Amino acid sequence: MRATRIIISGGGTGGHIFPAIAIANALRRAEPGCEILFVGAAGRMEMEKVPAAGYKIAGLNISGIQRGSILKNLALPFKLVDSMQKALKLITDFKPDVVVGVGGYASGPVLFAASWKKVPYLIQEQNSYAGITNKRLGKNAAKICVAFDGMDVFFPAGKILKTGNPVRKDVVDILNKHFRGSELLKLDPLKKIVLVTGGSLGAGTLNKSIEKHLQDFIEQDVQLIWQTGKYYYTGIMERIGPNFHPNVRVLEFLNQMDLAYAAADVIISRAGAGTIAELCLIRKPVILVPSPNVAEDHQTKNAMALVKNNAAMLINDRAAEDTLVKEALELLKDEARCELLSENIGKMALPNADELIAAEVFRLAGKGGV
Ligand SMILES: CC(=O)N[C@H]1[C@@H](OP(=O)(O)OP(=O)(O)OC[C@H]2O[C@@H](n3ccc(=O)[nH]c3=O)[C@H](O)[C@@H]2O)O[C@H](CO)[C@@H](O)[C@@H]1O
Repeated sequence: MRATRIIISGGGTGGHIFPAIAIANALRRAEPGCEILFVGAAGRMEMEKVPAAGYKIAGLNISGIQRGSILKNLALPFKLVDSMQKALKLITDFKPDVVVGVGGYASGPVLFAASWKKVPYLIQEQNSYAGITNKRLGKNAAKICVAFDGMDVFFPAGKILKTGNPVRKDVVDILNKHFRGSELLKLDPLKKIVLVTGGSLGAGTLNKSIEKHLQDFIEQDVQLIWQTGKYYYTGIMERIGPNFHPNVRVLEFLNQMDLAYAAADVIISRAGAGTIAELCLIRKPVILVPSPNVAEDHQTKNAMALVKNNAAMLINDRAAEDTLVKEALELLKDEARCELLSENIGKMALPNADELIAAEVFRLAGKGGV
């Protein structure tokens, strides 16, 4: 039988890239010989992360609207035409049975091209809010896999399938990794550890809040894994110095998120949809600080889904600088609360989203039995 051929398009941030990799991994597990091609935006994070995960990727010359730079935006229509042409050519040459779109710049032209060429396509929407491109593309999609209820306000109800957000299996496999994680990060496994993660790009508010109260961690002899994000790392290191204190480990990006999750006793995080899906599966006490700078305030909605089930704490972005570290250190001492939060967040997990989506892809390819 001919191997199934699938194009997966999208990227820009980890929130789009890692679900795409999780879907690809599930497709490979189900049909090891299937042919997968990623399509991303040249120069963006996917061009590095996708090959590192073992997949081929083609890049489109596409970007979003850039604030404060009229000159750069003048090129946008040309980039769009160029990307559409390249997307059409990729589909003609690769001959996919199905195209999957995970959102981000490259997703639009590729799904439009699939629609044009009458190739069935599936949209994976991570958030509780759908952007304008996905809404438009939803009309002709064969299936739309979502993680939240109530998505029929954006998409045709009959096409929606609630699968949850796909996560990479290795990232949430934290069993028996506490010691390995602590040691790899050069921390003492017997002392308390707080992990701070600002999502794939880092978060300015979290960084400011932590930097301002670093001394509190030292005074209480609590250790810190601090993921700053690429853009903030150099500035922070210049200010605090390279050997600030043995309790504090500063990293721009964590390539082995499982080990950081496993090492942590309490986690402080932005409320990106992918991170939330992972946090539900790893069952640790979490404080969420939703980003106020995202469309329709969707991170607050993501966070509230947990908070209203007493499955996570929430601190407002504006309050974080004053209260975040204090709350985290208090939570660390409150074992009963930590246990309750861990138990409740675990109940919100939607495991196997990757497998459900992969099964849907094969069904669309006419291979329902795989
Ligand atoms: C600012 C912004 O636009 N954020 C959006 C972006 O978030 P963002 O790109 O931060 O994505 P998520 O929070 O959904 O996921 C982050 C992913 O990166 C991984 N990771 C993170 C840090 C690290 O050091 N190492 C690492 O591997 C996490 O394990 C996770 O798999 O996409 C999400 C999903 O569409 C949205 O909900 C967010 O609102």
